[in-house]
Amino acid sequence: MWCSRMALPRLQRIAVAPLNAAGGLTSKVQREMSTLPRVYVTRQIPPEGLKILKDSGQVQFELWDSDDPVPRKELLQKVKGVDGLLCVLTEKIDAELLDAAGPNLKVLSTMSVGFDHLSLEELKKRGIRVGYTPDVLTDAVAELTVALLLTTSRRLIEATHEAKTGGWGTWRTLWLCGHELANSTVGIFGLGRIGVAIAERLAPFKVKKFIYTDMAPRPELASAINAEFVSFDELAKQSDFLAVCCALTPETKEICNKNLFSKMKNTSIFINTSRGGVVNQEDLYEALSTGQIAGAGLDVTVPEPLPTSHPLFTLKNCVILPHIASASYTTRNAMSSLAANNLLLGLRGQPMIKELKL
Ligand SMILES: O=C(O)C(=O)CO
Repeated sequence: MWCSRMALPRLQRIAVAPLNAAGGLTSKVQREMSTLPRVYVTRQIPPEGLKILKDSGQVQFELWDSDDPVPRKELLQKVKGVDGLLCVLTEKIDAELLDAAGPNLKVLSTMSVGFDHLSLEELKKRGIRVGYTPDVLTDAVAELTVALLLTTSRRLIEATHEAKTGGWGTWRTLWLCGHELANSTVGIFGLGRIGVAIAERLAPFKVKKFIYTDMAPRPELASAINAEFVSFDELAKQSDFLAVCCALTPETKEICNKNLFSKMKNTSIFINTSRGGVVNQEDLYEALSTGQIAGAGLDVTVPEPLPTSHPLFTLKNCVILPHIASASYTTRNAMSSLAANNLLLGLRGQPMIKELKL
């Protein structure tokens, strides 16, 4: 599907049904189909989820058949009168969109674990049920977080650049030295499934101690990785590596700011694979450029994409990825399947596999 970005978006209306002799739908089937719930899918989703929707015979759906987001104006038109909506994290689901959709909309299914793009208050007010896709992406996100942490702490991007561009003169005693995980303290900000999965993967690197902070201690999760609950300040002070794994909420917005960075060691590495909005990027730039902290690895930024002219891109000690933490074929297909199943279950009035409590 390499050409999908080039192709003009096509709208698909898909339903599986018997055909008449002329290859068209029989009028009985047409009548039956027109009574099926109407669903709008805001993006090309990976094939496994699409197949579930097609094979269900339970919905008639239109798809924004593109790898790029549906323009807002188009989206506002397309959602009119739908019963269900399957979206991805680039769609802002707010009062304007819900008003445009109207009272038929009963179920929203987002192909994401994060839900900061959804106005939960507006959804709740309208009695719209919401499905999301936790768990299925935990392994992929944890894996990528470890990769980003090592890439940042061992300066791999700088190193390959030097090797390719003639900077590799000879073996030097302190050239391209970084910081190692062995005997380190790893701090996790926001301990959930992903934080635990990251710690499990880091433990074999001989990490000395795991610490975490959250709204409250989470002993069941923490015991799996032998992590100690500490205050936010202690997390900043003690962590050699600090991984942000919290959701973006009004409480966590820009919580990683100069207050945090100023308490961190100047040998510490900051990693964020949650949401860019939890970081004050000006403060992060300041901390990195003045040597307040040693490095940062970011899979998420504000905005996304981060403009190539952004000052953070000028820093050697900042590694920036284009929001790829869950980007494995297996995981994206699992997210797509879960989102499709959540939608269908919700439309049948049954409990979803993963439903947000509003
Ligand atoms: O599912 C999410 O919330 C993501 O950020 C995708 O990686």
